[in-house]
Amino acid sequence: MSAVVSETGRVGTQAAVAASSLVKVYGKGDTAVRALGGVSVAFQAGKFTAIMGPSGSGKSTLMHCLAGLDNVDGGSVHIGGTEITGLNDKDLTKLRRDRIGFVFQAFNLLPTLSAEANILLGLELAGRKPDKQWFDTIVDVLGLRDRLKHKPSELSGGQQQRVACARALVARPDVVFADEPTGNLDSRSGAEVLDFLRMSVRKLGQTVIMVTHDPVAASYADRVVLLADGHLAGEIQNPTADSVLSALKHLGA
Ligand SMILES: Nc1ncnc2c1ncn2[C@@H]1O[C@H](COP(=O)(O)OP(=O)(O)OP(=O)(O)O)[C@@H](O)[C@H]1O
Repeated sequence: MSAVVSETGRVGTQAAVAASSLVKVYGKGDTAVRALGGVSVAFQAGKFTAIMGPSGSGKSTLMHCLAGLDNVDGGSVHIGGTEITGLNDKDLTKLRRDRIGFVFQAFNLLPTLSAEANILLGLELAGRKPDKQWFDTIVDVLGLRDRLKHKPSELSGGQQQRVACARALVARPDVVFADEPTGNLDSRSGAEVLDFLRMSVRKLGQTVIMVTHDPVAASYADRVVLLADGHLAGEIQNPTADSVLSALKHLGA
């Protein structure tokens, strides 16, 4: 694999995350649901990819399997060159902590901690020291400098999600998984978060994979991967809200 060097000099193999023939089945016997029916897909380092598809098409399942949050029933997942399928719980927890950032729809911040403590908690639990310059970069880019001492309840939804973005990026993960990151935000706050995710890719060399229902949110990505019925159903490079909408209509979403 050839190396990709970002503007910040971050070097990675081309596929930050790759799934091969991924199968996930929920339940057993007559009630079994084949949520992923053999999905092979690679996510290039230094790119922003959106996963889209009709309700029930397997988006969340794919993200959970890619991030090692759920076991798979067949196939494999590699993150940054490490096969995560087959790792024991301890190694998987460590890999998630060290190499993956998460942004969830519901922010998931600890209410008793300040914004700064929330951002740094993961590193602290891992016994790692923050890189001060990197911390300052993301705090300033996210416009959180004057909010660092505030508790989540003292922040707007958009500010809370920006704290969650900073928390996801502070350890410079191999990949950030964002699950409907704008689902609880008004359109202006959502646009700010999406702008930041895109900027973290373009300027800071990060890799972001986002599940979304929203064609406008998907249009911030470099590429959209489409799922239908647990299978890959196509992809769109340099998507626009219109091209995504028409692809989804084609899939019957
Ligand atoms: N824990 C579970 N137990 C049983 N079936 C499940 C479970 N989680 C998901 N499924 C089923 O697997 C299929 C894929 O679900 P998944 O949540 O991945 O789809 P999705 O594309 O993310 O849907 P949505 O857009 O509605 O969030 C669906 O048929 C769903 O009902």
